[in-house]
Amino acid sequence: MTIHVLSEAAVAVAEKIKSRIIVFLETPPKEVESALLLNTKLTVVIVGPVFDVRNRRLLRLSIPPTLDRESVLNLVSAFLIEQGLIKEGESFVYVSSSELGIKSVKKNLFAVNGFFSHSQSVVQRLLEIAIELSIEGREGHPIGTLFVVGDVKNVMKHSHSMLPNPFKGHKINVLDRKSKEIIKEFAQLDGAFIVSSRGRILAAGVYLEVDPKSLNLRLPPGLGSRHIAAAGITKLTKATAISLSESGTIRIFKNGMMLLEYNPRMKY
Ligand SMILES: Nc1ncnc2c1ncn2[C@@H]1O[C@H](COP(=O)(O)OP(=O)(O)OP(=O)(O)O)[C@@H](O)[C@H]1O
Repeated sequence: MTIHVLSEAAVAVAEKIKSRIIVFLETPPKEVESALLLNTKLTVVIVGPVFDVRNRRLLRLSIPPTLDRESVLNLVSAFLIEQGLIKEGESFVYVSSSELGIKSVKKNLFAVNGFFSHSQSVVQRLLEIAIELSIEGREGHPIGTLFVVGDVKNVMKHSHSMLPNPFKGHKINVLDRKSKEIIKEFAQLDGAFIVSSRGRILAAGVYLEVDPKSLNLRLPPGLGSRHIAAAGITKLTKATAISLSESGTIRIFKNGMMLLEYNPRMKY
């Protein structure tokens, strides 16, 4: 029942702050959705398991559900900017079953056009783990790591193991919530995780053989060898790479380009 009351209040708040956008942080009951859509001035965004932006008045966005509230709202902001629904400095109203709030949009993370529609569940899951690792670190220390997802055969051709593979013979999948602690533990190793497109971790402690000179990568200045390897492997293969820098910044690369840059440790 609360969500009914809160969504009615959300309309009043949206009018007051001259916003057209109401974001549900969880899927509302159908009747709440329909009632809001009767108001033709509003655009409704639902954060849930599905991605669908064909209906421009009711957009569905899938982002990792267990992220902290700040990160969810930052990713929603990036999505609204990417969709051309909101500009920096404007605000939207958000509702969950227990709260109602206003988020003013700052350009606090970088996402290229199409990022949200293309990031499938394995990449999303690793983004979620990277965000947790960025915020929590490991045993009190910040850590960096690198995940390479998909096109495993080709990725292997451009890499070698730096240590005996701890995942050999184990069926550990990143989509399985129980795997998170294991991933976090092995994230402390040097090198990259190799993950299949279905989410199975095939190896950790892998060195990527990438020669940046021959690849003509266009990257922001100042990135070190982990990030050059991440971008480079995605240019050499069809893989996606998710890097976490010791500074806490998460980056996602595909086709040698950076698709997303976000530091959940920074308060904007
Ligand atoms: N080619 C590579 N393949 C796999 N892992 C790599 C590669 N190059 C670097 N790394 C990993 O990245 C770690 C950090 O390296 P470096 O400091 O040069 O990178 P960086 O991009 O500046 O990362 P950070 O921002 O976290 O410092 C290394 O200790 C190693 O574990």
